[in-house]
Amino acid sequence: MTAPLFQRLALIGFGLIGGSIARGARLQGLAGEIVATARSAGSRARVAELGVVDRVVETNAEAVKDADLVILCIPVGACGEAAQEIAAHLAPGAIVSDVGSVKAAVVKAMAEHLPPNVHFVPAHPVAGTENSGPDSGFAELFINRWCILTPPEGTNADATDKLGAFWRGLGANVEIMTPEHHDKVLAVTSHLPHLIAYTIVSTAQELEGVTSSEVLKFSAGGFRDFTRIAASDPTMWRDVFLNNKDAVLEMLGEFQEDLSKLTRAIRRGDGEALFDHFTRTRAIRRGIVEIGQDEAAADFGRKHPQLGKTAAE
Ligand SMILES: NC(=O)C1=CN([C@@H]2O[C@H](COP(=O)(O)OP(=O)(O)OC[C@H]3O[C@@H](n4cnc5c(N)ncnc54)[C@H](O)[C@@H]3O)[C@@H](O)[C@H]2O)C=CC1
Ligand SMILES: O=C(O)C(=O)Cc1ccc(O)cc1
Repeated sequence: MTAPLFQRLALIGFGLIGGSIARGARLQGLAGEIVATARSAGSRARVAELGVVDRVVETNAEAVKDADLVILCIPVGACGEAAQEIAAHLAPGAIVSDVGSVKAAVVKAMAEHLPPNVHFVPAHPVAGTENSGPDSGFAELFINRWCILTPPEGTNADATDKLGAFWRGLGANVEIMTPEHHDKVLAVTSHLPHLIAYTIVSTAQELEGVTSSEVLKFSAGGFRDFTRIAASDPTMWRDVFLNNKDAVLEMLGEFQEDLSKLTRAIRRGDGEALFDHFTRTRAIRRGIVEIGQDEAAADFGRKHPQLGKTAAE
């Protein structure tokens, strides 16, 4: 058996992402010991009951003691304060990371508290569901998904490589970019779509003359998908929009312009404009599916049969 990448992994926060990391890391033997903490006594009791970590402790400070990898798995708005809490208790040489959906603001909020003798390598696994809490995680979540690392300038390359190896061990493909670029890309590929889902579901709910039971009863595929996304955790998404304000507002501006063009085409009965637009978007979708991940997922499945199902199935 090969030695685990890390001797002690500390997870601060144990919801969908923390719980999925714990389950995947345990299955793949990526850490000698996994220590977890959660804010409420109820959550900690549940984490202990689940039996997917070695120890559950009460405080963030206790969790990071002697850990060589610390991952904050909490809402982005809470990361600065958590970094402040753990700073004095981190082991020299430890890698400190997070999983936040926004990077620039989180990197800034955490970096100002972390001591110079640790390696700060921020990360964002671009994989998730609308569910949250200790029971929602699963070991296969990251298989064949991207994990974006955004190391600040001057970060130790070995630390970045080692965290990359950890995420690859969980099944992810790893890419490196600046926090600012990350926030721009994710604003259009993830944050804006969530905002649209949150909007359209409440628009449908508040319609006069259409009952909510009719909306549910006649939900065709598109609307059902929106309701899934709009069921995502309110705290998490409040923090995303508060912390990626500029990039989201920029993308929202672009989106509103495009929406105005389609609105005009509908009002004028301009079928050609609508047809052209839909033809272009269909090609984009087909491109995404083609680049798709079936081959890599199958490859991962061959390498890690114990993880069972692959993302492509
Ligand atoms: N849910 C998703 O699909 C994805 C989420 N993320 C990021 O992962 C992070 C965690 O999200 P989830 O695991 O989905 O959330 P979750 O709601 O399932 O779990 C959050 C955990 O953080 C704790 N927590 C909440 N507020 C806190 C605070 N103020 N201080 C300390 N702990 C606090 C909760 O008790 C819980 O243990 C977020 O930063 C989110 O942006 C990243 C990729 C996907
Ligand atoms: O559930 C879905 O479809 C998601 O989009 C999950 C998700 C949410 C937030 C992220 O930062 C990354 C992935």
